[in-house]
Amino acid sequence: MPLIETRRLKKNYQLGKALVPALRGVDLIVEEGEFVAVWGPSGSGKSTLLNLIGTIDTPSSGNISLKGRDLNEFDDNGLSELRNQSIGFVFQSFNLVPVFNALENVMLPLQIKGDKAGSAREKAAQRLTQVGLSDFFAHRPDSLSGGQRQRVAIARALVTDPSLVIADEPTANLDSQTSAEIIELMQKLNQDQKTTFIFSTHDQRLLNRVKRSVRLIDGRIAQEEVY
Ligand SMILES: Nc1ncnc2c1ncn2[C@@H]1O[C@H](COP(=O)(O)OP(=O)(O)OP(=O)(O)O)[C@@H](O)[C@H]1O
Repeated sequence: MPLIETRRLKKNYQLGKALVPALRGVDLIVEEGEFVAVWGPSGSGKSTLLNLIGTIDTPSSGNISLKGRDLNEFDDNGLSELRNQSIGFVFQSFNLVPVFNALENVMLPLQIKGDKAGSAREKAAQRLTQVGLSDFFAHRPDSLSGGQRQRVAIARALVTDPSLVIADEPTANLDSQTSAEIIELMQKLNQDQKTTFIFSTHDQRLLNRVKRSVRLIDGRIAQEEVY
């Protein structure tokens, strides 16, 4: 059974009186353990697709299944529970809490889940070490570089052991060398622990680093490459 399957997925946004078709029928299957890049020009629907798969928005029509369960069958509470248990997010603007240090930022999803501070601290420390930040636990985001901030965000996304990590343009605010390092880090984590990653990018140079890329144009899959 695939981890994710979308069928005839459509999303329209209402913009004043106009209806903007952001996704026009996307059929996509992602197996457990895959590392998939979604790429395409600005406005092609990348964020919309990732938001739908991440359950932070709902489709206008069509279906998404996660581990065989149709998301249309969940109510809002069910969706947030599923999201908290199964999905980690990485954003282009890092979205770290500025007054918390790196360790506290990574502990946060565990504490929201109700973990005790000691256990949350231990797991967060392991994750930060895994992303190469063992010397930066006490640093606040404003004293870290962009690449280091994104590493903290990746550690935070992984700390709850999700089945899927969704990263929407994780390298958009990084220089090309740091972008390549962040993609390499995500790939290593994907290989080491089989977490499935889906990330979006408009940077074609990153694509020769990934096994599978899905190209969106005008809300449709235009091309799929598997290397
Ligand atoms: N909340 C919204 N209201 C109205 N239109 C929207 C909304 N969100 C996205 N759109 C439109 O839907 C289309 C797809 O947008 P989306 O953000 O998914 O594309 P994208 O490929 O992620 O673009 P970018 O690379 O610029 O982030 C675009 O035409 C966009 O203007």
